[in-house]
Amino acid sequence: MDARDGLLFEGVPLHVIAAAVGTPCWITGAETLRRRAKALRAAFEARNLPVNMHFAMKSQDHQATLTILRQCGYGVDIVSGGEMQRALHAGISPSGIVFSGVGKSDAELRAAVEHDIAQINVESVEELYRLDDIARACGRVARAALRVNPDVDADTHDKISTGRAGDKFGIEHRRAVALYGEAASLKNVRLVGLAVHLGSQMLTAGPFREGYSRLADMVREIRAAGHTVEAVDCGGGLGIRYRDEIAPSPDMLAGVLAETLGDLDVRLSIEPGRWLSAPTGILLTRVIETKAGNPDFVVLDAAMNDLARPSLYESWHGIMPVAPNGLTSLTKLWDIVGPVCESSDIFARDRALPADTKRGDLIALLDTGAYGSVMSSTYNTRPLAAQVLIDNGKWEIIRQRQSVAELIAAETVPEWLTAKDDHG
Ligand SMILES: Cc1ncc(COP(=O)(O)O)c(C=O)c1O
Ligand SMILES: N[C@@H](CCCC[NH3+])C(=O)O
Repeated sequence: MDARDGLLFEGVPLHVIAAAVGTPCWITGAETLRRRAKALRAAFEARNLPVNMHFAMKSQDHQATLTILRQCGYGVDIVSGGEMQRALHAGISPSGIVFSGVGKSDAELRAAVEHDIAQINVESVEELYRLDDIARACGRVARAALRVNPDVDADTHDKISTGRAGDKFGIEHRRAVALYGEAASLKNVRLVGLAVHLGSQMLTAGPFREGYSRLADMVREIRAAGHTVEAVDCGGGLGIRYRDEIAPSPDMLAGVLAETLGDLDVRLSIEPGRWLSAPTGILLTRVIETKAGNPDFVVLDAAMNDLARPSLYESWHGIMPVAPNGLTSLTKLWDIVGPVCESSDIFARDRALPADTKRGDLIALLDTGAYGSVMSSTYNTRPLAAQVLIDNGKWEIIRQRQSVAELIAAETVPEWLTAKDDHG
């Protein structure tokens, strides 16, 4: 890094982007994404374990992101009809789309059936029969998997655990084996296998091993009852290092899959989101004000409406000064907050930044590529921030900052209400 350039991301000085685009803005690094997509695939190839990759696009759903991953040979895991439209628009083949989600509407199921996507992960008995009805009405046979709730604690934040009994996701594992047999009589659903997703930001092998072993036992039981199981979808969940966590490597995941499901002669797939996308992203923001007191505050122009994770899950993100002279030292503890009118609009407490941090300084919030821009809202009439893609030293705006005029234009006031203006 050249000291005069300050903090670089994929070779581009962040202060250049800030000056041209304004802040706050999201920045995605294309090369980081490609590198991670290749590394994840390589971990399975190294074990001779063929695994289909379906990117959990809820973590980062921009058309550019999907285009890059399509070019890397990835399909997607979707959780809504909207995500299906986005994926198809990005040129992802229906044969690379898997549909998860605990509450798919009739219209969403119909669209999935009509597009003949690879697999619909059914999450309840009721949904299985509804899918059969919908597929019959379409004159199709839908390929589906039963998403199992294995009752495994993913050992992660309570709000991002999905595979414990009592979590809303999936079909109770004891019920799922019998249901698989019942489903054989359905004319318009063909069950191809099982699916599971245990939770997100998982950091150890234990819960993966426990969950996948349970699935392997179920595959054996279902086969022993005379049914065919072709595929097992292992979900996502691989965690990353945000702070000082000892993050698992893709090789750990590949090893656990090989050990638990590798000899079952099933088509394996995974649905990674965060591991691929989190480190590809930065939220670039500027200091609006510093406020002396106890504690001392740094007030940024980004807020919880942009990056919701810290206020929702008390999550930790690296926070780096982008000093154009490159000579900064982190010598003072600050509480780093946004301008939104909520006490929970806090990015970090007691975080070290330079003592001379001042209005106008640029700050980067790191590892915000997953569940960052996609979870933004317009709370406090704060329009959605711009997005920038960096690729091999080039950069371009890939989403313009939304305007307040656009927000207002989407709203209408009933005539019977405006009529009251005339009558006092
Ligand atoms: C069904 C399903 N698949 C995949 C994922 C992706 O998870 P992660 O981003 O932790 O890899 C999620 C999110 O937790 C999910 O609900
Ligand atoms: N939104 C969560 C992850 C949810 C995963 C979806 N099931 C996060 O930011 O960590």
